[in-house]
Amino acid sequence: MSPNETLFVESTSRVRKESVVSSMDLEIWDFPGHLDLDDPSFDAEEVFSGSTALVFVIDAQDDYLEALQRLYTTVTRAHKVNPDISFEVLIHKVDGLSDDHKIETQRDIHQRISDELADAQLDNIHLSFYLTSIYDHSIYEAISKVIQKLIKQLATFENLMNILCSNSGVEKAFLFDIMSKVYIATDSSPVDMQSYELCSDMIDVIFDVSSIYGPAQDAPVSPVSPNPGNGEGHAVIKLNNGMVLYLREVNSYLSLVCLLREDNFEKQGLIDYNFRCFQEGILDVFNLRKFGAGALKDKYPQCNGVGGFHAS
Ligand SMILES: Nc1nc2c(ncn2[C@@H]2O[C@H](COP(=O)(O)OP(=O)(O)OP(=O)(O)O)[C@@H](O)[C@H]2O)c(=O)[nH]1
Repeated sequence: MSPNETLFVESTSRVRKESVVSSMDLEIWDFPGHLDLDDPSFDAEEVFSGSTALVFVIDAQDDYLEALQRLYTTVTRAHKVNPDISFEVLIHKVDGLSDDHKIETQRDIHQRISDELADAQLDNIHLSFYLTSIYDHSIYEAISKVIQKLIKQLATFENLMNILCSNSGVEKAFLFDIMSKVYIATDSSPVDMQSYELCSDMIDVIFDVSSIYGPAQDAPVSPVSPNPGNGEGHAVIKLNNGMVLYLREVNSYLSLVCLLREDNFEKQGLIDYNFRCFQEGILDVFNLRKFGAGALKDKYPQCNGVGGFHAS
């Protein structure tokens, strides 16, 4: 959805549950802003006990004192029911604020909510804060980080990506869930916003070109291959600064997007070979997650199912 289209999204009047078709099994519950947690019809046990993350959105262009009160009530209620839930606070619509004002707003919100929690001796509750806007990539970046916290195998993915990058001359790589443009993993070098935006924009370019000129598809699947899901789809964009963007389909939902120097891309055969090893490792981890350790016992007799699997 483009930012302009959000103008026509209807206001949330009741709790809406949506299952997300993607590489992960996600169910998102959207709550109306005016929801009264003290209403007897609100079943906190049902809502919070099975949840893994609570995302609270604060409108940074509005007076946020009332929102902070709601945040406090929501967080304390949820924590009481489910102490394992992670709390993610999006300080949203920051495009209307200057850089200094953004930092000041985040500091102020952080300080006020931390003080309230400390007064109630609940300073063991940890909240993460993100400055977001739909007018740049910050919203995707924030949601990516929220999703990554839910992935138990994140360290394995990161490890596989580090091995791929260091053996293929890749500067930065992101494993994207293509439909949502959320990246579920990256290598451990720091994420700079510019590389992330380039890689993320590549998904849009390929998606747009493919949806206009590619074969007709009725299901939401990978746009980069005529046989989506067979892991063969790829695309290359050479940039005018001597860098190359290389996209490879991992499966129907996931694609790897790499940023590397043009000189290093001369060894494309090596990169493709390394990519296939990487792809196999990633798919093995997904199978392990879905079908348990038994799914890999034949292939990797040393696999013990709980972190004992080394895909490299
Ligand atoms: N400037 C700016 N506007 C945004 C952003 N995100 C959403 N909007 C606009 O905000 C409007 C809807 O916002 P809100 O009324 O705050 O939405 P909400 O509070 O989630 O609405 P409910 O569904 O009623 O809870 C739409 O017109 C969007 O275009 C953003 O990052 N920046």
